[in-house]
Amino acid sequence: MVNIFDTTLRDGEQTPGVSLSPSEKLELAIKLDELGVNIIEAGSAITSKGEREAMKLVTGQNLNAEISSFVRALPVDIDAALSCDVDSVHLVVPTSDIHMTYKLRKSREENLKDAMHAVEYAKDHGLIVELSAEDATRSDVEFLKELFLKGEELKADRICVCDTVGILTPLKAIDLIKTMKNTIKIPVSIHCHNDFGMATANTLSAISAGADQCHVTINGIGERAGNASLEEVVMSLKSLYDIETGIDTEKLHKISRIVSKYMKIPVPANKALVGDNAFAHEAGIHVDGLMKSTETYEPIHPETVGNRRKIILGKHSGKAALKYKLEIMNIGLSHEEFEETYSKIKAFGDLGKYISDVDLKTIINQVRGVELERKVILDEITVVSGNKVSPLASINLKFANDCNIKDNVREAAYGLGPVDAAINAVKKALTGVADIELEDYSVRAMTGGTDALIEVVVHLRKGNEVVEVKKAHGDVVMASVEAMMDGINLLI
Ligand SMILES: CC(=O)SCCNC(=O)CCNC(=O)[C@H](O)C(C)(C)COP(=O)(O)OP(=O)(O)OC[C@H]1O[C@@H](n2cnc3c(N)ncnc32)[C@H](O)[C@@H]1OP(=O)(O)O
Ligand SMILES: CC(=O)C(=O)O
Repeated sequence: MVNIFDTTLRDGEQTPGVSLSPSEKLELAIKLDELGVNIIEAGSAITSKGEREAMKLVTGQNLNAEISSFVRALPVDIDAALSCDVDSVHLVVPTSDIHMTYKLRKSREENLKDAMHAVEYAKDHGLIVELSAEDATRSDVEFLKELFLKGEELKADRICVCDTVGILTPLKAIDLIKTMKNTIKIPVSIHCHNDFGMATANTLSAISAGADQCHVTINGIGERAGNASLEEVVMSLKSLYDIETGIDTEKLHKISRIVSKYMKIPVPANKALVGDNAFAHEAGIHVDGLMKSTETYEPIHPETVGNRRKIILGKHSGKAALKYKLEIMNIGLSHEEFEETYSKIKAFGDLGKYISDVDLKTIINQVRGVELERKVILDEITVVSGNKVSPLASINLKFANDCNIKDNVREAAYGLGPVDAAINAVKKALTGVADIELEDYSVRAMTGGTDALIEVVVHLRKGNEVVEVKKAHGDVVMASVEAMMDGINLLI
């Protein structure tokens, strides 16, 4: 068993330009607790009034996880942490000559003395102390040992080796952790940064060498290139090392998206385990293999991390992929229709396009020579936005006669912005008509400039059925509403 020390709310929030409101911090702390992390580093209490307000909200929740504050080796920082009622302090002492000479402007002796004073002060005030060596991986190992041994004598509860600028390698991590494990008896933690893309590998090596705990963040966010990612470390431990962490892995995808939303940091499509492409397949040979057994091209089931498998049609698709798509969309084609649809997919693919579910339906209708049947039609939409009005959208939807629903629905809704208002109006108009949920929404400018072509991609769900639709338009509101309408027409 390895302990998970989550620092999304401290090192993660140190991502340049990121700042959480107290209520956002509280919500994320609750989600991290539900995920099953052992320790939540909720922030650095000394930072600001808002930070202390947020940390007090978190400690007031009586979560299962230990709540910690980052502190420098300074009584004023420890007092700030105490004022937030935290359980523990992550007491950080710079140990490299670079940091001591240039940043602290202290000798080793002075630094050691101040560090021990801080450990004593925190212990005297009833705190759990994790004594951390900042820039440990560029520090003199003998000095590190001296700091940790002295901390252990003063009843520090854990120590942490920080690879502050991410220069560790997996083999060096093993050496360093073994040395620390042979030196001290209290639990050893590892804190890795991703400057060379090795934070996860170094964390795993440290654990294989005996580290009892690791510092991680959701989506690997954090200073500069970030920290070791929680989902990568936890799933590698579970699947590749057979080591448990107590994390409820099925919640990983959801929390990844919540953190991304609150921190305003998009999750790259190719992000391991939780990225949109982590279980997406286009290449024909892969999809054929997957249809025969998912083990062929997936190391784990996507559901294990709350993600889902996606089969994408495009230039690299084979016929097995098309058959699969037709099956789940419940569409039967004659041999000739199938062959023509397949060659059109290849032709679209050669133009650099991927084929969404709506595109596939359009291609099939072309092949069959029929018009796309639309049961719900956007008759009218008006959106108002400005500096003195709350964004408001009014919408009129018309329903086809054979729908057995209504002829016409008129609704209005507010939103955070014009797109949000328009989508809220669509959702409101559909209430009681169809149980369709907007699962995912993303937008990107396809060209530059203020008149850029905007592409919106939505994932809509009705029960177990999920469709993906993309729509390009010069107007972001229209791209969003038309994507919604196309998806609704596929599902209704
Ligand atoms: C590797 C890491 O992630 S370290 C964590 C980084 N986190 C943060 O910086 C949290 C947010 N920080 C802040 O809000 C502010 O920097 C504060 C409130 C902590 C301090 O603000 P200021 O008092 O204005 O100091 P400033 O930020 O300019 O400089 C940092 C000071 O802390 C000292 N310091 C840095 N680390 C430590 C440490 N671990 N122990 C003791 N002192 C330290 C520096 O030497 C410097 O002291 P000096 O002003 O006497 O030269
Ligand atoms: C403590 C910390 O965040 C670091 O050394 O990177």
